[in-house]
Amino acid sequence: MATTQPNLYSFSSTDALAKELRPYVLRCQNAALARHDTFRIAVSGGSLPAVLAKALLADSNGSAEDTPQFSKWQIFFADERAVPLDDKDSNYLLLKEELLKKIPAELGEPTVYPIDEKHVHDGNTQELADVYQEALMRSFAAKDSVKLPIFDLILLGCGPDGHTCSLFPGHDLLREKDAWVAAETNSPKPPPKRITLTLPVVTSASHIAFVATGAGKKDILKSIFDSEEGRTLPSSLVNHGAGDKVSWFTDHPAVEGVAFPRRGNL
Ligand SMILES: O=C1O[C@H](COP(=O)(O)O)[C@@H](O)[C@H](O)[C@H]1O
Repeated sequence: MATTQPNLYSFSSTDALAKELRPYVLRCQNAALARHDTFRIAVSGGSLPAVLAKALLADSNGSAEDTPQFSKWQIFFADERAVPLDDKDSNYLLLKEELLKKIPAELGEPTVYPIDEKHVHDGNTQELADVYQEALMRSFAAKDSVKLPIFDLILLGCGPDGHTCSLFPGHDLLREKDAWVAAETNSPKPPPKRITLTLPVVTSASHIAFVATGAGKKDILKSIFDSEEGRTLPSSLVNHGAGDKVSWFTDHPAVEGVAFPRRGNL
């Protein structure tokens, strides 16, 4: 359990949010490149890819610090639906349409780690999760030599029920301590079969950012930040496990009525 608090930022619009998300992500990139010459990031689906694209595809101010070095990015998925990669429900397809295919050639091409479709077709979601975990192990070192992979940055969404990744409220998966990637076969939100990073992997990341916008999120954000009952929600567990490594990028409608103190500056 972390002893520090998450950072809650709120902006007047999605455009204003994206403007601040960009230097945040690029600071994470630059620190990671200085540490190990690669930037390992996990991204979510839902509303996140569009905001991320708005942030990263904006014009650079020309400095090295403000330039995405995509050829050094390794992009994993915080969660993925067990569907083919060209299915409308695929988080990979969403990221591709919103961001990947719009990256100008001069910024380089990231290495992207989609799920192995073979195990979508054979319906074996556990195998799908295991194979994805092996891909993580190849990048971060074998599971028996490091306890947990440490992503440089994990970008998350928060559903109106407080779920994040494909970790849903009250589910046994929230207690997973060992696996890096787990299978969800009965998701309350369609599609039912998914894979997800586990909570220990999420909270071990160097930086974790949630993006949550719109009035549809205000009740759950109030619960997460202001109420005792909200403490067991998956998104709250990330806050409590990772403390000030967590930054929430919200817009004003999403935090209307939330008492938890906002931070003015990043
Ligand atoms: O099903 C999912 O939902 C969450 C939240 O989505 P949002 O549209 O409310 O931002 C998302 O983070 C996750 O990746 C996705 O699979």
